Amino acid sequence: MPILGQNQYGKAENRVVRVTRDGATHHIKDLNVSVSLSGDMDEVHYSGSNANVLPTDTTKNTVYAFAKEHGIESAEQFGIHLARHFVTSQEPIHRARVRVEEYAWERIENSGEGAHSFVRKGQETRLAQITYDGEKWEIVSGLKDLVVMNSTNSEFWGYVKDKYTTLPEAYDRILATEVSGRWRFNWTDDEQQMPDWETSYEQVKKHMLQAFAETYSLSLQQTLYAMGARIVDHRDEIDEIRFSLPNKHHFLVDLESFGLKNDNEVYFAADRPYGLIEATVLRDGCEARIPVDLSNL
Ligand SMILES: O=c1[nH]c(=O)c2[nH]c(=O)[nH]c2[nH]1
Repeated sequence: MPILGQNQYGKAENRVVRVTRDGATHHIKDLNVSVSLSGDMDEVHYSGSNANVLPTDTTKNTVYAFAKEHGIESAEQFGIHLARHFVTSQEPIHRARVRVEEYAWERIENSGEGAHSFVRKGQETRLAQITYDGEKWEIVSGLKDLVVMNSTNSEFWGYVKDKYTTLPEAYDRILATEVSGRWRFNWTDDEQQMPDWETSYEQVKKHMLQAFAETYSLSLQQTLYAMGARIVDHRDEIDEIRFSLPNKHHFLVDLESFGLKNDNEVYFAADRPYGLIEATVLRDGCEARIPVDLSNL
């Protein structure tokens, strides 16, 4: 009979976001946690007996429950808690390996109340498209991969409900997106009047982030418009801006079955499917020229 070699099992890539509310100042920990267990698992492989198998679904639940019960002080501390728990509470489990990826976030300086707005660390990708027909220039700049989050000041309710609608209304949700934006300059030919491209980019990004942070949001659509309007209002050199904003859904994890109350603290960060909100914001009287599908630009 062939012999079973090394084996392990568990739930991989549990995306957990923990919000700690210190009054109006929020702190976030954003982890991707993979649990792998091994021990007396010959029988499940040879005969299919699950008598020694703690379900991978349970390992997932444990990750979310521990995020609530113990908080997430650090990736290491969180992993230590989990690994110890599996090995000491389950006789057949002799070894636990917990791998953690942590996504780092920085605060967005917010002139409004509270501190609940974050931008994910790491540079966005800056973009530029230059077109010249021998007479006139068209300059479209942009960015992608700029990930932002508000841990409060976002609601979504009052929407159309048909027989397929199950979404519960939300009065305090996380709003997160990965900004992809393109903006068109009104400069066309006068070399003496050329915008300072570097300053313009920094200012557009600043206004974009501040509008995201300061808008009390009733929908991502409303936040998108606020971001675009703020840029058009503050930057005379720009006539048009188009955004493509995936709604990076964060679902509150139901911890009731474990006797734990989830007071908007522990979220499952889903990667797909996602809402996709896209729109152009124009200076009054200007024409839309940025293509609808930004992937071509
Ligand atoms: O901000 C949102 N806009 C929507 O159009 C929408 N639809 C949905 O299911 N959730 C959300 N959130």
